[in-house]
Amino acid sequence: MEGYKNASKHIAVLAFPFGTHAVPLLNITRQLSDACPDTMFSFLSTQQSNNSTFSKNHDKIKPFNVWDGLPEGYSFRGNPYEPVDYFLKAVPGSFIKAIDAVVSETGKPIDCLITDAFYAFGADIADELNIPWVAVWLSGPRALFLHLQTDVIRQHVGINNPEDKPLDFPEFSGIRVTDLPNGIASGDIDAPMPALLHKMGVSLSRATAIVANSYEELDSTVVNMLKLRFSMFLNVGPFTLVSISSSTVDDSHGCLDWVSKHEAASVVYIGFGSSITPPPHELQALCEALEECEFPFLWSLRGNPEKQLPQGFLERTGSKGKIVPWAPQQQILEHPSVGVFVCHGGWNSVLESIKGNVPMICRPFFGDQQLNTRTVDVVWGFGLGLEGGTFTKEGAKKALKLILCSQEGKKMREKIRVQKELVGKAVKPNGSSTENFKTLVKLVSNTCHQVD
Ligand SMILES: O=c1ccn([C@@H]2O[C@H](COP(=O)(O)OP(=O)(O)O[C@H]3O[C@H](CO)[C@@H](O)[C@H](O)[C@H]3O)[C@@H](O)[C@H]2O)c(=O)[nH]1
Repeated sequence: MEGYKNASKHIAVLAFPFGTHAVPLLNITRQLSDACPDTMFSFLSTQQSNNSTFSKNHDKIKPFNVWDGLPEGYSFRGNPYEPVDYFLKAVPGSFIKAIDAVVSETGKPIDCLITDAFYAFGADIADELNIPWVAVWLSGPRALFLHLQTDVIRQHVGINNPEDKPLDFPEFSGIRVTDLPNGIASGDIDAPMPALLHKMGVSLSRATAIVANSYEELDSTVVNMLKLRFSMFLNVGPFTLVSISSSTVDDSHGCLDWVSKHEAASVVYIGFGSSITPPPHELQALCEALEECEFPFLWSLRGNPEKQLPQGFLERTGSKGKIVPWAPQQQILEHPSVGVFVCHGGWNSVLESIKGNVPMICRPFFGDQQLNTRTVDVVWGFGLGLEGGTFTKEGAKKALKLILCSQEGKKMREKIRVQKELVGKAVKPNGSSTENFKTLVKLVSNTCHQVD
């Protein structure tokens, strides 16, 4: 790590260690590291997150572990929110302590703070250190805008109001109150995660810059509204597009070979992100739909498929389907044989679908997923939500056939192809994401004071 030790500027990056947050944040950090000579990056996340995120060493980026907040002897009891709540109880103290440790180990003060945008406390830490704060938003611009409007929305629609209606923002035509990310106007708004997001909405205007994992052309009206609210709002994404090279693809289960054996736009790819498995009755419904439709399918499914899927399903569909615990999703979606992506509407999945030119069927679970699903369906028109919002055999069959076999499906493919071209342009030299990235590099380079 000679590059790390010898650099004169020092940037601390604070990651949110759950869901798919640390990976794209590390991707943008790598890009910055490549573009900023003489700068070292200390990447702070939990040990578990760092272990899974840092697959290879980077000369100028060093991982540091921050306390996960778990009580001694804690064992996971099946509630996925529990570790998040413990972690959030420990911040910002855990991060402040870790930053102090990094500074004393390296002997170099921090020149600039980059954090997941979730961390409103980044503003206070940066003020205290008298350095700039760059907040990185890892979902779509719409979700960010709505979090900024939380208080206004609560005043207009109340909290946990059972009446559903269209949102009161003209730019959000087609989006209903029920599509709002959880915690804005529904659920336990005082729970740690909604409270964190509320604080974020209030504090983000203190950031020197907001950096987003999207591209300007995808949702330009909303992007323009965000530009008016912040002194610097930079779409520099998709982060994953720019930094993953084919040499880093892990295809130990032979997914790409398998996909290659099928006709163009014929394969159903199924994957629900980094942490979700649909409930058993929905898995059953999806399996029945796959069996009856007989489309070839590739499924990234965590856990033991024998235990989770209906009896005999694996044997009966062995010639048609392949089930793996992890798949190189980005590369699969870019394969011409893939015709539809059955997913949960996670933001990275939306971006990867666009890049791959593959229409989506979304079954959202939490956070921004319902908003993304509705936007993909009724605003952008290159995917579908399910009838009733969950998997039923008939609903899944209808959606699969519509996308793979109908004119309407062809139109969706055409709409997503337009976006694929736009995102391709955005990351080319002189493209919007590239130009915004240059602005970010300038900001980071100029604001870091030289340490002799
Ligand atoms: O077998 C697999 C499964 C997943 N992935 C990757 O994992 C990521 C999944 O990301 P995303 O689609 O965003 O889903 P989550 O992991 O669920 O992401 C969390 O973080 C996102 C960004 O804030 C939010 O949009 C989601 O709602 C939230 O659940 C993608 O890059 C996939 O390519 C693989 O490569 N192989």
